[in-house]
Amino acid sequence: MCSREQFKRWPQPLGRCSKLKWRIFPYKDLAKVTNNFDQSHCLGKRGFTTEYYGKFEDGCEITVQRFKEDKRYILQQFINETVILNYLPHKNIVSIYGYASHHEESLLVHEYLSNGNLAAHLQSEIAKSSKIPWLTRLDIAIDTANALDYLHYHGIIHRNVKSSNILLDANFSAKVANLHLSRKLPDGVPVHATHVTTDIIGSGGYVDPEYMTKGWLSVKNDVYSFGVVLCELLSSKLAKYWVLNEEENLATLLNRKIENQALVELLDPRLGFQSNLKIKSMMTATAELAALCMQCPQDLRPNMEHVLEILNGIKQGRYETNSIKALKIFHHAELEEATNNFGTFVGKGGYGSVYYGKLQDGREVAVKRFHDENETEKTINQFMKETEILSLLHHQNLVSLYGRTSCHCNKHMLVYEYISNGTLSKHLHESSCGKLPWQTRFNIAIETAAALVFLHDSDYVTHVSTIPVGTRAYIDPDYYDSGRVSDKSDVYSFGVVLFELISSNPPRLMEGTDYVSLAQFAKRKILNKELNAVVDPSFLFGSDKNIMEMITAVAELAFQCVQCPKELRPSMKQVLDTLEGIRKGTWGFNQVT
Ligand SMILES: Nc1ncnc2c1ncn2[C@@H]1O[C@H](COP(=O)(O)OP(=O)(O)OP(=O)(O)O)[C@@H](O)[C@H]1O
Repeated sequence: MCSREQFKRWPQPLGRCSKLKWRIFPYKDLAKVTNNFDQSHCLGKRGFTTEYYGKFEDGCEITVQRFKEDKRYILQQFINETVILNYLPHKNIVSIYGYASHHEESLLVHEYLSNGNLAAHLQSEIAKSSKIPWLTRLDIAIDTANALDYLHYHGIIHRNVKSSNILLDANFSAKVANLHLSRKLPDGVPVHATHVTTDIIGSGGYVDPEYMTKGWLSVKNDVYSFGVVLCELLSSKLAKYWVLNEEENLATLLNRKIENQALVELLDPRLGFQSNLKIKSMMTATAELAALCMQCPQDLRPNMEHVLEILNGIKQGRYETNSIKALKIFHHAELEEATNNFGTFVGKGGYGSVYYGKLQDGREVAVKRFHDENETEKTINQFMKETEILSLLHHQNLVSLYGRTSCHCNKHMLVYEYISNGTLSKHLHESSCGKLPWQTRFNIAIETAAALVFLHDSDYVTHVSTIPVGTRAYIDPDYYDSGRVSDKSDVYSFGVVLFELISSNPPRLMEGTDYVSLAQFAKRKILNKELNAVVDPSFLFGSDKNIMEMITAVAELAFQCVQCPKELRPSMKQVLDTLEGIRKGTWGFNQVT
């Protein structure tokens, strides 16, 4: 289970009554504030409870839920299992103040929210013309996802997520209500595990088909129901009013509409998507997310932390759910299992250690575990930002990021595609590896340049950094001195790699009794017209004229890449074009610009 430290990450309790602690209320007090549970205080009947409004003399408003006599065991179970929530309040979960017992009757007392429940708003919209605008709906979805993520983190499955259990305060902030049907997973049981149960609870139209038919209880049941709520927010139509033919459910209908490019038929036209492209993109991405949430089998669904991340991305204008969905949030236990308890060490970098692993679906992965000293708030925020960016970037020459661990977990890890042949550095500089032929080296140069051009063309890559990061011998001196990073800093580092490919020397080497950087060494030699001192001797003696011409042209290009000031360097696009030209033989030594 989680530590006290981790709780700090969650929002603090809000609301005027939050000072009230979970307690047993005298029945007579509740009778008094609800005017003896009279009709004028009745908020409504639902399932096996009736709700009443009450107001204490100090102005604190409450809702009292009276349970039918034969259902009081449900409340008792809830109190026993979930009472811990009282000590961990959340701004998007209706606060529970306490309960009362009177003869055979049981009552639950909780926070009152003046704007009622989401279902009532959506339903009344059909009759009236009032509507909740799209952006408010998106915020309601975010608030709800936030609450469910919190519950799941604490091992609690809500089991009855639906729009009538989402309450709205005066500002239309949403709070999840009616947790009395929730189930707390036993301590020590991983939150991502699935259990088989015969105790099926939920509301028609919202229940996960796998829970309903196979009894598979897991946090993914709530994810399914949340997908249904998203459909309701998009369409202003409650689940029970969707017209479905026999073999169809909401998920298949939604997928069919997305595939046939007929999604607009499901969207509420009053939300303004026809005249506002931004709203249309947001609603389309939200519909795609709803479809993801309702996938079967359960494993295919994102977890709530991931859903929340996607929704925040949609709100910020990043609509690419297709690429975001590729990023998975792994549980620590899952990675422990995949890496055989971090048993196969692959290598160590500046930020963490890398371990080999194999996921359940057979994919081989490299799991990078951050060093403890890097686990500061700032690096974690940076980590979150970078994973968001990386998840959007896909290129055949970029190592794919498959996912990361939850940000609630106190060990931060990144899960990458495993590259079986290790690093270029190993092949160039370790004696155990055979010598890489020139043509292979040249192809590696072109593929690396292609990846960098792709990165530099991407809008997601930012150029703000105060502390130079990287390995000293590869770092652009301009960047090192000024702290201002630019595309040209990568061009410099790439130039160093080109010199490594030509010379087989490491980025820092001994010259006499001193260490010098390969870039400085090679630049000096080329200026002195001693190119041969930079080229691997085996290429000098064993290569034909064509290869020597190529190597000479690449050396000239590398020279330009490591020039200072940075304005003298070519862009990565020019570097790639030049390399392509060298490959085709259309670039001679003098033609490199
Ligand atoms: N996706 C991967 N597949 C296979 N091996 C990998 C993978 N990623 C990293 N490694 C191995 O793990 C080592 C450490 O990698 P890591 O990315 O942490 O650091 P680095 O790239 O060496 O340095 P830095 O921290 O400066 O980026 C690498 O040198 C490499 O041998």
